[in-house]
Amino acid sequence: TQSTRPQRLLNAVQKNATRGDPRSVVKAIDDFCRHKEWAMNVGDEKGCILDSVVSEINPAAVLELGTYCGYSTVRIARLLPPHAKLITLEFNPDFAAIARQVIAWAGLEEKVQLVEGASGDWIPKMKEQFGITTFDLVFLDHWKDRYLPDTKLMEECGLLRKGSVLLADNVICPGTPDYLEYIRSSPRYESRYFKSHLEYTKVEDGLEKSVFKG
Ligand SMILES: Nc1ncnc2c1ncn2[C@@H]1O[C@H](/C=C/CNC(=O)c2cc([N+](=O)[O-])cc(O)c2O)[C@@H](O)[C@H]1O
Ligand SMILES: [Mg+2]
Repeated sequence: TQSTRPQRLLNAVQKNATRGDPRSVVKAIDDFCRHKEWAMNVGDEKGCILDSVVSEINPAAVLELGTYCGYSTVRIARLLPPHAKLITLEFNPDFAAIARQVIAWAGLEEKVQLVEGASGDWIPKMKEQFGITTFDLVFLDHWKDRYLPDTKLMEECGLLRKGSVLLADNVICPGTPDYLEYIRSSPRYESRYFKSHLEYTKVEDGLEKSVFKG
């Protein structure tokens, strides 16, 4: 049977990365996507901005919306302090299966909880199911028209505290206009745009970092 791109990405990880070495997993995926097949990972350039935000916050509880193949899951989890938890939501079972293997190859299963399901269904259940009070960091990288509704849902469910950080990928390309308009005009957020490029290309894109003010 014909393989899928996520399967070929996983094969590249298993062939070129060292088990238990997250940095080599990240590099293997970037090399594959830059030289073999483009894929919608946050990538190395925006990934460095992601790394700096994670390191600055040193979060104990992280939520990622949209796991895909687990590239940013590994990027984030490799930087987390001991006992910190990253919950990542992915509703496509095929992508979830690939991501689990990528996360395992990096040796980060202990820090990551991959939940198969839709953000709209699972955000309201975070407290009761995972004992989460609030998230220190949320990385938004799922369908672009879900950024705004899910942000409002997180506010309503009390999952954000004063100082919680939302970091959103693709605010320029493919773009998240309604989310940007909301977050930049809301008095409850302090926002900043980090200009960069769409993964593995010269097209402009960037990350929007927004601090919730409570
Ligand atoms: N509500 C939900 N709950 C759980 N999982 C969900 C979800 N909505 C989508 N997902 C999952 O999140 C990923 C979608 C990413 C969309 N990114 C993109 O469409 C994207 C596109 C480009 N691009 O076209 O250049 C570049 C990028 O960096 C991108 O992130 C997929 O794995 C999908 O299954
Ligand atoms: Mg993205």
